[in-house]
Formats: sequence, C-alpha cells, structure tokens
Amino acid sequence: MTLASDFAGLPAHTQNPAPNRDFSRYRIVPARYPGRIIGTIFAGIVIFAILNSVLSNPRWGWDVFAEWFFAEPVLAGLGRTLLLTLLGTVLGFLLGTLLALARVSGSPLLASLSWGYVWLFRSIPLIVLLLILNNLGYLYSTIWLGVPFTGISFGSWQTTQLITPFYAAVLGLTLNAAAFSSEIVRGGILAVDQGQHEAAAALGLPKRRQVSRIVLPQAMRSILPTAFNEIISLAKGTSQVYILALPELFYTIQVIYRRNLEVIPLLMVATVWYLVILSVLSFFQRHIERHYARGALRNPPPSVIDGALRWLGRGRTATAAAAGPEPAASIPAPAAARQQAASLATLSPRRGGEIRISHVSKSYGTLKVLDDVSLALRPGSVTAIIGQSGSGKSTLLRSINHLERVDEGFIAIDGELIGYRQEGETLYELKEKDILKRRVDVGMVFQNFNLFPHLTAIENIVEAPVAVRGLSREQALAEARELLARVGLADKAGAYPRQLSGGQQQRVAIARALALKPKVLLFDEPTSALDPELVGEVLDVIKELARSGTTLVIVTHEIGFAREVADQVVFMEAGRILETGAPAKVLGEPDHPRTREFLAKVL
Ligand SMILES: Nc1ncnc2c1ncn2[C@@H]1O[C@H](COP(=O)(O)OP(=O)(O)OP(=O)(O)O)[C@@H](O)[C@H]1O
Repeated sequence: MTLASDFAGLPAHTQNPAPNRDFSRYRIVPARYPGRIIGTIFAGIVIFAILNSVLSNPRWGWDVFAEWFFAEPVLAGLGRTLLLTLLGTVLGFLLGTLLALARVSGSPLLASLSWGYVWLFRSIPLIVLLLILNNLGYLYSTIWLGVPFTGISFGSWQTTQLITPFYAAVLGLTLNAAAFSSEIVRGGILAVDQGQHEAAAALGLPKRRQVSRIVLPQAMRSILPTAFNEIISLAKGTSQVYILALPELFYTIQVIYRRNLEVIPLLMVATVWYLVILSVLSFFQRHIERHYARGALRNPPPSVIDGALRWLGRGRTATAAAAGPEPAASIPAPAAARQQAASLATLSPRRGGEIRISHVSKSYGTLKVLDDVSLALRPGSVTAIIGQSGSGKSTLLRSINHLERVDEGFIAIDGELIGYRQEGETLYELKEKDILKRRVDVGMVFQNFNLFPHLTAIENIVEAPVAVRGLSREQALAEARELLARVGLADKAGAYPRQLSGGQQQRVAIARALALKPKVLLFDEPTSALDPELVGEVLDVIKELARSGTTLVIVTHEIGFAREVADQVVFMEAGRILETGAPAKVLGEPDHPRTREFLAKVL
C-alpha cells in the first residue's frame, strides 16, 4: 500500500496535517500544572496561619508598635542608621575600589600594601575596631598635620574633639567595608575576559578610560550581587555602633524598651524598619543590575515598567527594548546615495606605514617562540602570514603593536621604534601611557572579535576616536555611522554584540579598528572563529581594505584568500620565517620542502 492510499479513507482535514488553515482563530488552552497549584494553595494556607497568629496574639503588642513606629526618636535613630550606611558604603567602596586596583596594578609594592590592608581589617572584628577608634584619644591626645622632621605644621587638633563617636563609627564602618569590598571589586575585575583588556589596550585607550569604560562596567555584573550583600550587612552592622552609645536605630530602640519594658513591640519596630531599608536596597539592586546587564543577554527580559506597559497592551515591543538605546538616533543618516558611492578605501585617508622587523626573538620560559625574525613590509602592502599552529604567527603580529614585548631585536613603523624612544645612541623604554598613544597608528582585529559586550555596535566604534583622537561625540558618531554603512551594518548601530552574528561582530570589529584611521591594520586569524558561510562577508571587507593604501598584515589559514589579496606571503615555522615572497611563488612554487608539505596538507 502506498502512502497516498493510506490517507485515502481519512477525512479531508486529516490527510494533510497542516493545510493552510488560519490558526489565529483557534482557542488556546494553557498547559496546566496541578503540582504548582497545590503548592501555591499550601503556601497560602501557611502564610495565612502565620499572619493570623501574629495579628491575633495580643502579646505582640501591635498598639505599642503603632505608637512608636513613627515616633520622633525612632525616626532620628533611623536617619542616623541610614546616614552611617550611606557614608560607610560610599567611602568603603571608594577605598575598596582603590585597594582592588592597587592589588591588580602589577606594582609589587602597591599590591602588597593592598593585601596587608585587607588581611588586617578583615581580621579585626568590627566591634573591636570601633572601640579602638573611639579610644584613639587615649593613645594620641592630639592629631597633628604637617611635614615630618621639618617642623612644618598645618595644624593640630584634640583627638577627642576630632573623633567624636559619630566619626569613629563612620571611620570604623568605612575601614571595615573597604577591606571586604576590595575583594569583591577585585573578583569582578578578574572575571573580565583577558581579550577585553587587550582590545582596549590595542585601541590605545588611556589606562584610566580602560578601567572606567571597559573593565569596571563589565566587572559590575559580578560585583553587584556580592556588593549588595555587603551593603545589607553594613546596614545591619550599623547596629553594632550602639557600643559607642551612638543613638542609631537599634540603640534608640534599646533605650526606649529599657524604660517602658515593651521589648517585643519595640524590637518589631526595629525589625520592620530594617525590612523597609532592605526592601529599598533590593529594589535599587534589581535596577542597577539590570543597567549593568546591558548587552549580556541576547533577549533581556523587559523591565518591570516595560512589562507592565506591554501587559496593558501599549508598551514598547520586546525587540525594541532588547535593542537598547539608539545613541546615534539623533545623528542624521548619511544620504543613501553617498553610502553607495563611497568605499572603505576612501575612509582610510592615512597612507600605510612601513614596518621593519629586525632580528626579533622572543621566548616563553625555555620555548623560543620567535627566533631571529626579520621582515620588511612596504607602506600600503598586504602581507599574509601562514604556517602551522604554534609557529609563532600571532606572537609576531602582537609584537608589532607591543601587546607582546620582544626579548631581542627591534620593530619600527615609519622609522619609529615600537616600545622605545631614541635619543642619539640611547633607547629609552616607553611608559605604558606613551605606548598607548603610539597604538593609534596600529589597528588590530582579533580572532574572537573582542567587542565590548556592554556597548552597542556604534558605541564600540566611537569609544577610541573620542578618547584617543579627541573627536567630539557628534563627529565620532557620524563617522561611526558611515563606517558601519561601509561594512554593510548601517541598520545594526544600536545592537549589542551578542545580538549580532559572528560575521557581523567581526565587521563591527573592523570598523572599530578603522575608526582610529590607522596606518597599519593587523588581523589575527579574522575568520577562524566564524562558520564557513560567514567567512566570505568578512573577507570581502578585508579585500576592499586591501585597496585602501593601509598596510595590512593578516595571519590567516585562508590560503585562497592570501593568494588573491596579498602582495607578500610569509611562511613561518617554529618561530622562524622559512620563506617569503609573492603569493604566486610561495604558494605556487615554494622553495622550502616544509612549505610544500604544509600547503599539501591545507590545500
Ligand atoms: N603567553 C604564553 N605563554 C607561554 N607560551 C605561549 C604564550 N603565548 C603563546 N605561547 C606559545 O607560543 C607558541 C606560538 O604561539 P602563537 O599563538 O604565536 O602561534 P600561532 O602560530 O599563532 O598559532 P595558531 O595558528 O594556533 O594561533 C605556541 O607554542 C604557544 O603555545
């Protein structure tokens, strides 16, 4: 029996399981979960029983509670608790962030000082610290400010007058919070991917901007949940300052119930006020976490307000909310005709730089990764570096913009040494700040794109021109729009990297590198993280760049592409250049047997 004849006796609508029917008119029955319904009813009964017992038992003293809840001394104590929490949080996290940055700074002295601080203040119980600070006047009767051993004095104060119980409390809470928050911030910084640090450095962003715009905003996602735990502990920890007889909320409550002996109702007053504080903090936590989650999720859930508006049927759509802010919306889009006419070539006004690599060597431990490498690249030329995995291609490329420091030899772009300043016969090693400035001439595109996930496509592009080239934001946005149009992504300006395909992300990364108008553009296997069908779109963009006059150096496994666009192909093995020359020669008739062997494997 054939399949057709199997269906022959069935009614017409069952013969074809999905004919062109209009399902929109069908009634939809939501899935039912009896277990959840039973659980909800059970929880409701338990909550009702507890509330009933709490409200009907006169010993809870709700009338006394109502009498004292808004009483003036209680509100004054609450105000002090809030002030102490605020000051402890702000000052503690400020000091904690500085300590965390010192710890990861790479300076052994700063790192040790930071470690020592955290070790000391995490060890001392808060109550002990508060008592020591309150008794500082016994140890030092006056506090003096001046330059030691010179007799220069700016003033001196009585310690007991300067460090009142309130200031002792603020100081104690700050010192204690700083020790814990420093570790929280450090944990967040360590959680940021190494590629993000490298991408920021490769764009030449000043160190401070790297931290404030790239590292800390991303670190915030890991920092916030634990930071709010710390703030909540601090809010409750303020109750320990009762030891200094400072009338904050808990101390005030104690004073009152010792007088009127209504212990439980007054403890409930304190409890409910602490609940209010924590609820407000949780509300802020939710919103701040949402803010720093920008770009972290492909489809972020709508905010409470968005959700409510959508529920009411007049809100923004989920996609619009997910796409996030459209920072360039106010910038007029360039005329479509102009977009068509111009090309990437016209957007790279700076002619290419000449690269000279001279006897460069580099080792990791005992492994020599670059071994006496010398190479000259003409301005505006396109060089493809090929070779087996581990042959040192990426290390050579990264050495060109000083992401790797070479052990021997020199690299120069247009006669200027990378990493050094020449004065006569002396070479002075450049400081990090000066190296970052020179990176403006060298753009880099990474294998894994390394876009900043918390910034939209256009924000990724404008970051460096504003910070490094000093462009106004409006001008940088206009240029970025134009660049996005050139790489075929005019409509993706407001999308976060996670909302883009791999090929689109890499094209944004190319636009980001081009925004600095570099003389030299380095590509580190720009297509190897892409699905085969996305490789073409990225290679097309690079091909167009190859005619722009910018010097391109491309580490690639795409031999066909190298043959098509490169002026020069370099074959590397075990840290050495075995062969270099025109693509037709190196790829067609290689001299070296190892090149022939490699090509036979990959072609
Ligand atoms: N930071 C590092 N510490 C120790 N060894 C390293 C480090 N970076 C690279 N290496 C080693 O140096 C060698 C060269 O690495 P490199 O990344 O330059 O190779 P490659 O030719 O680009 O390889 P691939 O094509 O797989 O990316 C490899 O053996 C690698 O394991």
